[in-house]
Amino acid sequence: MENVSIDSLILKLHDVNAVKFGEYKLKSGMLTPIYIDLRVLVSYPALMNQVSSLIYQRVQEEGLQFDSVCGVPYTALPLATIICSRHELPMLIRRKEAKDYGTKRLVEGSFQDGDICLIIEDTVTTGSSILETAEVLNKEGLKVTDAIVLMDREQGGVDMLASQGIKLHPIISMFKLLNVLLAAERIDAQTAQNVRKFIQDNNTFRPKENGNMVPATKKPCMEQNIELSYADRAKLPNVHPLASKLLKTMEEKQSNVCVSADVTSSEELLQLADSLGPSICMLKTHVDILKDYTVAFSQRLQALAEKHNFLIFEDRKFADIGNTVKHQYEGGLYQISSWSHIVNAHGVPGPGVVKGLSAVGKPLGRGCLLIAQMSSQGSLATGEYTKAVVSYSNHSGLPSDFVIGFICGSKITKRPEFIHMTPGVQMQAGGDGLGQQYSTPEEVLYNKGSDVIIVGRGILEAPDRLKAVESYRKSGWEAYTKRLGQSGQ
Ligand SMILES: O=c1ccn([C@@H]2O[C@H](COP(=O)(O)O)[C@@H](O)[C@H]2O)c(=O)[nH]1
Repeated sequence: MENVSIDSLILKLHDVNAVKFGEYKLKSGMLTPIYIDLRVLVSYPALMNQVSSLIYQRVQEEGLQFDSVCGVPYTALPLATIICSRHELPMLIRRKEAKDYGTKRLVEGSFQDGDICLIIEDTVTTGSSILETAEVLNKEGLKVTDAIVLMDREQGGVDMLASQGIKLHPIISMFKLLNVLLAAERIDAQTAQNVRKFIQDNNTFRPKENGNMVPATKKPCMEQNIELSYADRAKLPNVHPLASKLLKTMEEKQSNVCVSADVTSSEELLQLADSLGPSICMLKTHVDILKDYTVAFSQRLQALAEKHNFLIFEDRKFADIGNTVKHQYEGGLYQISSWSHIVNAHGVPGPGVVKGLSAVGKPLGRGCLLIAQMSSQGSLATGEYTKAVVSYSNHSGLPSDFVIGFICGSKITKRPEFIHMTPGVQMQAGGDGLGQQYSTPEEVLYNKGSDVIIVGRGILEAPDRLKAVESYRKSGWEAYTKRLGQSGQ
């Protein structure tokens, strides 16, 4: 099987005019500034083979179990055929119309009642074509649990299908495609920005309370979302188990406070963890400012996290190439991956930093927050940079891999599976004279739509730390419930 990189495939797709910029009409009637036309693939056999290889590679990576494969007619049909023929997998063909003679079957091929069928699709916008195919297969007694798509336009298809019990595994996301074309100077920054804005403003899926889907009307992205409670978000099908645990904890403890335990002695940190533990959902460390770190300290901290039900977040801000961050995360003096549930990373090195960390953290069930914005004055993490960092989070197309959310000043993605965490929080807005800028819990959680407030000196420098953490907990919870109330939940 040839080794194909996603970046080179994107450039090849652009070469053969499978990616077009201009004004085009989608199946739904919506006008779009970008059109993905993978029907042309049939004229490029080498490309067909490469796409098929990538799809099969993804099937293997995900360890998908199925009895047969069905390509959504018509563009994905030849792709499914190549994959099934190469790997000797049983294939099914879904007819668009039943014949009016012979067997009149809508699904051709041999199968048993209850067999699992994997769907293959070329491009997804709303997910409706995959759903139609799944419904036909279901009527024939087949089950559909997973679908693989080459190109996800990131307009709600993943969420819509998840709401119907189908996990979609995209290979290329729209934001990834734009980044690659921009980096290769195939498109200019303005075109990329126009398309990003279109995609963000035109999400086609909004979950209803009863789980049915409703088409989203064209509204600014913050307005498009129905606000889900932490508890509801914890139950979403694609949510990372660690994000789910955090959301549940937040709901149970009625706390969206992460205390930033920026102290230099292990004993003081452990004492903080024990006393503030009942009021917080998470405790953030900077392990490298401790003057007396020992393995025993990390074990005692883990025990306190268990006792008081909070997560540990080591604010290490990894920012090197994938191979180096792997070592930094796993080894060295601190062996961070062994005790910290969550770490964070800058996007500066590119998506390799996530890949490197994930190689260590994913098997351990750990999670990562990407630093998309910073609270400090003059931060360069803004605009296009922030968007690029967000796009690293669904590198694999799904939010459930390893990245569980972002360090940011406000809600920067519509996906409710992601957690937005904001540092630079105090009861009074202002600054610290060294560039730190503070916003209030109300501003961050209610106006800016973030999920977790990270509070350091607002608690640590208070005369009574316990009283202070409780007042942050109460005002944070009030701001969150006010936000929920506004959205009609
Ligand atoms: O953008 C960022 C990212 C991280 N931090 C960290 O959060 C705490 C904030 O402490 P305060 O005492 O509440 O200012 C600190 O550990 C920073 O390293 C941040 O402030 N801004």
